[in-house]
Amino acid sequence: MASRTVSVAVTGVGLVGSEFISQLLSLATPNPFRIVALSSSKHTLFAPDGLNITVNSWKESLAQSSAKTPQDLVQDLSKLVKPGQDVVFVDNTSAENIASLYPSLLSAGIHVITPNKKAFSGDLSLFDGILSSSAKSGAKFLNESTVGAGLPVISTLKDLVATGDKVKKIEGVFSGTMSYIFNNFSSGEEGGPSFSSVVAVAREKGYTEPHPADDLTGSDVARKLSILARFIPSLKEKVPLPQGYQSVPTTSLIPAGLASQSLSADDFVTRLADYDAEFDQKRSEALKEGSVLRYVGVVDLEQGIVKADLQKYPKTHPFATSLGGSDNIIMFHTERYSPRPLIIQGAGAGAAVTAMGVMSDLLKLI
Ligand SMILES: NC(=O)C1=CN([C@@H]2O[C@H](COP(=O)(O)OP(=O)(O)OC[C@H]3O[C@@H](n4cnc5c(N)ncnc54)[C@H](OP(=O)(O)O)[C@@H]3O)[C@@H](O)[C@H]2O)C=CC1
Ligand SMILES: N[C@@H](CC=O)C(=O)O
Ligand code: NA
Repeated sequence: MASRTVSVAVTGVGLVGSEFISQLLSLATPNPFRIVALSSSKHTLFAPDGLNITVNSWKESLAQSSAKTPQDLVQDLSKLVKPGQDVVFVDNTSAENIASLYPSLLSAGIHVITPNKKAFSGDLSLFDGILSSSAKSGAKFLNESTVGAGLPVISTLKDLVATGDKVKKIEGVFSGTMSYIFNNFSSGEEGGPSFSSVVAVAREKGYTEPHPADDLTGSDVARKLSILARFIPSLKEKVPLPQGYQSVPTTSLIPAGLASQSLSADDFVTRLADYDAEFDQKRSEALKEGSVLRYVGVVDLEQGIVKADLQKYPKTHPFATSLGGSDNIIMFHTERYSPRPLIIQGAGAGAAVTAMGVMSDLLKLI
């Protein structure tokens, strides 16, 4: 594909989307990509021969543009697919309605790259639709940033499976938000910041989902576990996940008093402060046992278990001693990597590292 034209359409220009556009426009020249479309939920810029934008000008240009439905955009992009001309749709939203377009995009020969977990962790029929339309048209989908942000988690798993290794268990800390929260809230020392204050900082740092409740319910971790599970072919017989993340037993951290309320993200974080004492108590109980709290996930093929849970770990455990910031740690126990697992660790959330994962997927296409 080296001498081909690669047209890129970017949908979703929030934290990750904006950073992705900056990284794309800052590639060394000659830049192999041209951006043909940019869209938010209200505005769309489209130019089949490439948009005339810079890192400093695209926001204003987009704000002045009119709306286009995602379906119309798919039609416009389909017309650009020709021999020697690749088209890539980059979904930087967390929207279900955009995720549901992937089968039509792939059927039209448009590659899909995304950090959006929705299509890969929901109903199995959408995931199967993605696999079959990609197989039929030859268009690729890449979703490295859906697990561990830019960390090479999906690519490592695919390599293990493709080379014939047998995955026995994957376990670790899969949420940058939960990692940040508990690294700071439950550090193993007496006292410490309030739970609601560390949640607020995780949100300010861009680690949370657009609504932080999606992190605190554990759904974000459950989604990542179902994504990993779906890339292990032998798991389907062991642990069927027909509804994806909703089939994963998951411990929610949302206080009972807030669970039934549908609050805006701002109100949710404000109201969380009413429940700080409940979290203080959990922290003290762990500390009395010489432990810290960590939110972990596991896909265990031998035991047939997939679950996301808040657990206590001794202060000497690697989950207590080696994690900082938004670090994820993912341990692959396999036939080859045994008894010591293959371990991947590093920042697992934030715009820069997530956009890097999306960008590296794009570079893999060429
Ligand atoms: N932040 C992180 O650390 C990580 C994020 N991710 C994933 O990356 C994705 C983006 O996250 P993030 O950038 O933090 O979220 P943001 O909320 O900052 O950005 C999402 C953007 O999507 C836009 N959007 C929503 N619905 C639509 C739609 N139907 N059509 C077009 N645009 C739409 C929203 O803008 P508007 O409504 O104004 O149009 C918003 O700007 C999510 O799927 C998230 O799970 C993955 C790994 C790590
Ligand atoms: N909200 C998520 C973002 C990355 O997937 C997290 O905290 O891990
Ligand atoms: Na990743």
